[in-house]
Amino acid sequence: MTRIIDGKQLAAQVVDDVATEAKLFLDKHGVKPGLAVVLVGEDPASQVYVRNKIKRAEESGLNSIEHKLPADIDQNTLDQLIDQLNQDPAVHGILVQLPLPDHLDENAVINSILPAKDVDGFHPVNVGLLSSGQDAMVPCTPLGCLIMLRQVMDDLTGKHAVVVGRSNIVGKPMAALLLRENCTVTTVHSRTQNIEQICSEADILVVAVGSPEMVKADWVKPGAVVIDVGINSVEHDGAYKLKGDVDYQAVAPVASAITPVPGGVGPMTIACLMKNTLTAATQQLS
Ligand SMILES: Nc1nc(=O)c2c([nH]1)NC[C@@H]1CN(c3ccc(C(=O)N[C@@H](CCC(=O)O)C(=O)O)cc3)C=[N+]21
Repeated sequence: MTRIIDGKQLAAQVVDDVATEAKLFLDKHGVKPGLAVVLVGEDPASQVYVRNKIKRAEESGLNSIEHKLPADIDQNTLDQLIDQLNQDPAVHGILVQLPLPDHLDENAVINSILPAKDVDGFHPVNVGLLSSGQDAMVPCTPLGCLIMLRQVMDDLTGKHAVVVGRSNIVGKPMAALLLRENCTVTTVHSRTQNIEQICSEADILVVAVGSPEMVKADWVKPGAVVIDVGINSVEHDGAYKLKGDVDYQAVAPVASAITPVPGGVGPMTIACLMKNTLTAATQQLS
């Protein structure tokens, strides 16, 4: 029987654990771990995500501080806000919701966040620490994927992990994290030749490309563990449904374990943001 890895339930457990720790943190330091969420513009999807993050932060016993900025804000003003958050002792984690409007320099913003407060794990210092196998702030989505893998696998050592996608926010850090777990890691992407064949050799298949139902049953080795990072809104008969990057119906019977969409990686991403904020706060006050 295929195991369905329930991201919603697992995320609730992570949030619960964070809440317990956050309570201890509050007793010890007299402040809650603080998360600043910066949202530029009014993209409806981003607004939904940010609302969910704020809600989850409250459940986690964190203090969340939302900063909503108009879409036409200039780089200087945004830089000044980041500076102010960097210096604010009540703020332990800073998340700038991406993507930013085109006129803003995303890399400049990421680079200006103090690495210690970079709960997304996107700052080059954290990227470098993770790549060199050191303690780092690990990006929320890959961290969530790893926790899900650990639910169904005792030891990842020596497993062949294939990561589909090479984005800076998922594919690359996922590969670095799996390498740190002693997997044999292959990254494939849109220019890869024989992508299906390489995927079909994976013990662990992590897919993060943003292409609805791209991975079919014959891409998957029987018994593989499949983690679907894709969240694609697809229209069907006038209604929108969320679809992953994996053809779930076809692939699930082949896999030994699989994550659903929705209710898989998404909720874990948010839960890991809470976990990273607690970690950041603990490291800053010890
Ligand atoms: N700096 C930054 N960090 C991020 O982590 C970040 C970001 N920017 N920009 C946008 C993406 C997207 N993202 C999601 C998180 C959770 C769900 C999630 O929980 N989805 C639900 C479904 C929600 C629905 O119904 O739409 C699920 O998969 O079950 C989705 C998407 C984080 N992102």
